[in-house]
Amino acid sequence: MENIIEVNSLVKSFGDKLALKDVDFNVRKGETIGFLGPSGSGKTTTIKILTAQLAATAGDVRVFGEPVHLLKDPARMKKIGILTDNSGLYDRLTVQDNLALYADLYDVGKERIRNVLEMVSLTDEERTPVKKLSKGMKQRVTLARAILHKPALLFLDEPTSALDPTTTKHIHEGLRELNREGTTIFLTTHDMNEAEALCDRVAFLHDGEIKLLDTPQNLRTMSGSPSISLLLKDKTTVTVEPDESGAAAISGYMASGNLLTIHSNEPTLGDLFVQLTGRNL
Ligand SMILES: Nc1ncnc2c1ncn2[C@@H]1O[C@H](COP(=O)(O)OP(=O)(O)OP(=O)(O)O)[C@@H](O)[C@H]1O
Repeated sequence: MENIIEVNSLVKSFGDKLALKDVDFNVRKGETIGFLGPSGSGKTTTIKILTAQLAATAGDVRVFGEPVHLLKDPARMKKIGILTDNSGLYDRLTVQDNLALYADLYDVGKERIRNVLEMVSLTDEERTPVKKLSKGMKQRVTLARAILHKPALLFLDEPTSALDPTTTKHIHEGLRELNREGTTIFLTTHDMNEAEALCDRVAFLHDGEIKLLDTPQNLRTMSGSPSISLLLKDKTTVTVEPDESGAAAISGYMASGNLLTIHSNEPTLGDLFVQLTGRNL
């Protein structure tokens, strides 16, 4: 399958600080890939290099099959969308006018503005100046701007970090839809639930290195079989292993009418991250 992003032996240093150490990965067309890592692991640095906002210290980075620095060309820039913290919104203009400017720039019909505002749940704020919006609302305007032109490739740096769970869920649905329509998505997050909800593959980034890169399902099974918790009628909890001894215990509690609930303790991506790196997300 065609690779949209190809990264080989990528190194980035800031003075004597090594932010990325020999990073390799590819992103296939149509994929949603997530970089999951704690603060300082190198997520933003990766996105900035992939979008030609920062130059690599060493290594080969290709986007759409071409060296990444060519993305500075406006015609190529139109194929990508970027959400990072440096929003570049016009504070005194309304939400609608901010997006109208970009619609002109990208040759997009104004009717699309309504669609993206619905996706980010901001239709009520259409006529509000950006300076009157909360941090989370501004983040959503920036997201709306990034997807206005249905880019072939979308970069999202912590897209829902300032948002409440309901808005986050709604935005996740919108991003999945955009992906179904053909947009390849590269996102960073420190939220394992977000990585699971959106990503076909997830990279664990720690101290500037990719520790693992696989599907969320494969990653979860790497941390071993889930144990099983039984809640008994006397409100005590018993944990058993998913093997013959566990089956015998469960059957015993059931036969005696003592069992209230059975709960499988699936390992989370966060558990595996801690196992691998000794650090919480
Ligand atoms: N302009 C810079 N100058 C010096 N060091 C930098 C610069 N930008 C990033 N770093 C360092 O590089 C490392 C990776 O930073 P980066 O911002 O990529 O991490 P991150 O995973 O995005 O963190 P966060 O989740 O807090 O945004 C950190 O140690 C950071 O201090």
